[in-house]
Amino acid sequence: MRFDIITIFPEYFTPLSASLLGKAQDRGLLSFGVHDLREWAYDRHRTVDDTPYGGGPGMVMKPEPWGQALDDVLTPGARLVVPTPSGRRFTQKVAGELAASPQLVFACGRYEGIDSRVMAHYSSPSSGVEVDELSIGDYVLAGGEVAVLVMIEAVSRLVPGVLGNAESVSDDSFAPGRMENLVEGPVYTKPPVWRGLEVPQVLTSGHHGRIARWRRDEALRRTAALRPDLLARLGREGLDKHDRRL
Ligand SMILES: COc1cccc(Cn2ccc3ccc(-c4cc(N)[nH]n4)cc32)c1
Repeated sequence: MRFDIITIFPEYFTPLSASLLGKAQDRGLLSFGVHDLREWAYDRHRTVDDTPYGGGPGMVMKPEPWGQALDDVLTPGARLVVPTPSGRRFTQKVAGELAASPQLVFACGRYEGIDSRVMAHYSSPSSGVEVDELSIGDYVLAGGEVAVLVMIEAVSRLVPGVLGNAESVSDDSFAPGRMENLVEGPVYTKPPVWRGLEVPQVLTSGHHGRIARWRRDEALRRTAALRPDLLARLGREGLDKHDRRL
């Protein structure tokens, strides 16, 4: 899977060569291209912003550099992802959708955003590109770079082979299946007693059925306490007879 990022702060993406993303690159599972938008700003000062039509505070990113850059970077069938506070919510489901794309191109805006004609141009059916304006949460960042790092990490781990055998997306919170829409339950490792605190005995019983039941109970309890909105989404059909006893 190919990720291309266009930004005026390419240094934000140095972390992509670290950890699991770096290893996945070495194994040819992922490839990244980080591009400085100013390479496509041809005036002497490499200008990428200007004052907003209609007045108002701040600056808006000019369409010309974006058009030149995206024309060079986008390939047929790519998805253009534009982080914005007002976008569709980025969720695990959306991450799964994006993971199916051969190329994701991320447009990192700054200032008050990118001239809206850029998204309109590439949204037209003749562009051959799908445009997603996405928000990672109801708070306002200073630009798209941090949101892109979040999305790249969430999408990359869904690409087959990126996670080692020791990790699995199937047990994720929000992963499709029985634990979908439940938050993670508690996790434990050695030592068996730490500062007087013991590991729940069921986890060392070797009884896999009881362990699975205990884990679901704990996930349900934590979801009810921390994310009751998710429990409502689960609905009665998502709860079995035992669950309703809780
Ligand atoms: C566009 O409207 C804006 C209004 C006020 C400030 C800004 C700042 N800004 C610029 C580019 C940009 C890209 C993404 C985000 C963003 C995404 C999420 N989830 N929060 N914030 C914020 C961005 C933009």
